[in-house]
Amino acid sequence: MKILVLNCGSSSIKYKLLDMINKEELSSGAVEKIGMKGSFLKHVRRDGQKVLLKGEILEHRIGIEYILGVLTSQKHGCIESLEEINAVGHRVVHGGEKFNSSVLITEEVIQKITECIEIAPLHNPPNLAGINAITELLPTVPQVAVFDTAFHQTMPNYAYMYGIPHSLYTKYGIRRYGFHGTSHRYVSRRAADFLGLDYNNSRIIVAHLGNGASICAIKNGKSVDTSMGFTPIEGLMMGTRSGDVDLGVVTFLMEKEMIGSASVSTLFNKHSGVLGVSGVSSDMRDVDKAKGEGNERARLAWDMYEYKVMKYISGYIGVLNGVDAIVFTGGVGENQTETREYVCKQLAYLGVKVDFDLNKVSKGKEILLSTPESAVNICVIPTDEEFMIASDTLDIVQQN
Ligand SMILES: Nc1ncnc2c1ncn2[C@@H]1O[C@H](COP(=O)(O)OP(=O)(O)O)[C@@H](O)[C@H]1O
Ligand SMILES: CC(=O)OP(=O)(O)O
Ligand SMILES: [Mg+2]
Repeated sequence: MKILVLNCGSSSIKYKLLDMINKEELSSGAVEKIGMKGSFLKHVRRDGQKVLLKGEILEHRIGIEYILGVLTSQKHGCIESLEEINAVGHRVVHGGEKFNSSVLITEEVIQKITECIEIAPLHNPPNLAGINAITELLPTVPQVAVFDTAFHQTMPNYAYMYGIPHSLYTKYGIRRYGFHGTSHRYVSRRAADFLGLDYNNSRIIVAHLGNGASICAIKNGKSVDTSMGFTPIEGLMMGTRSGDVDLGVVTFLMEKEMIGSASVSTLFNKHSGVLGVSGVSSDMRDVDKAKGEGNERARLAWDMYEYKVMKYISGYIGVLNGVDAIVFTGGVGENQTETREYVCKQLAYLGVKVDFDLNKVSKGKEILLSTPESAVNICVIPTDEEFMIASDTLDIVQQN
């Protein structure tokens, strides 16, 4: 059973082809700069060799044609024909209140995802473009949608509602939805297995710290709160997103700078966060280097970043009435050892005890960092959203 996983963003398509019988990744890659100058496909072959193919990739359908082409190419491919692809799983960012689990894609599902465009204008259109392209190019292959929001549909209303007139919820669906659900679900379940906890009777906090970042409180296997909200801007400070900001700042800026909603959205989504504060980069590795060279704004961005992570984790310990495990994941969570050290030191009052020497050398792999005396398990579980999407796709295709 070979499953192609697609994650279509506004100007990129990430893909992975997985053999779900042998649980093997056959190849992966990404099309980048779709519709821009200098678009290309970066492909990782089954033998690990990387290939770069330049081309004029004007839209998602052409990007997907490139992907299907390279997967079946004699030189770089890993399958002989497209008939070997048994199903396609798509990451769909926003399912609103319409979806609380992954689903087989039908006309009705496409219609509902289309209706969610109103609340996710940046994310759902490229996701739909991917679905439509596969419908055209592989018309007989079943497709499954896996939503970022679905896992968080178990949040109680007092956690997901905003303190604004209730009519705005009924009229427009304005509420907190949360994102990265596929990652939070995968990582929390994996952590429970890894630590020998009963998932259905556990309190787990997952810190998904990547380019986008969010924290999730999971009680008995269900998300009860998460830091992202109506859109993926709320919560932590991220690579280029601001995270929580006083709304007064937005209205002040709109007046002072005479800017409209599109500019505000770009400002807070693309020019803020670690990039905006440091003026160096959105990538923590660059910020780390600049901080080491004495760059004060890089230092500030770093301090703000980890302070906010600690604040959310601390809040969620209250939400869960205690915590059995705190799990770090995502590019930063898996590799940035200083942030983990800072958070754990701040939580020492709870009885958190960590092997800091082990923490310093642990990067990108599953590991228990807390010592046996620790009151809370602290661990790193690398996320694998693509595997989770493929696994849901397999389950759903086998049921139908
Ligand atoms: N060795 C490292 N040390 C610190 N940060 C790292 C390291 N490796 C990756 N990162 C951070 O991880 C971020 C990307 O995380 P990732 O989870 O891959 O992002 P995405 O949300 O795009 O999937 C980078 O921007 C970088 O800041
Ligand atoms: C929804 C979201 O924030 O996704 P990403 O982390 O991929 O930007
Ligand atoms: Mg990632």
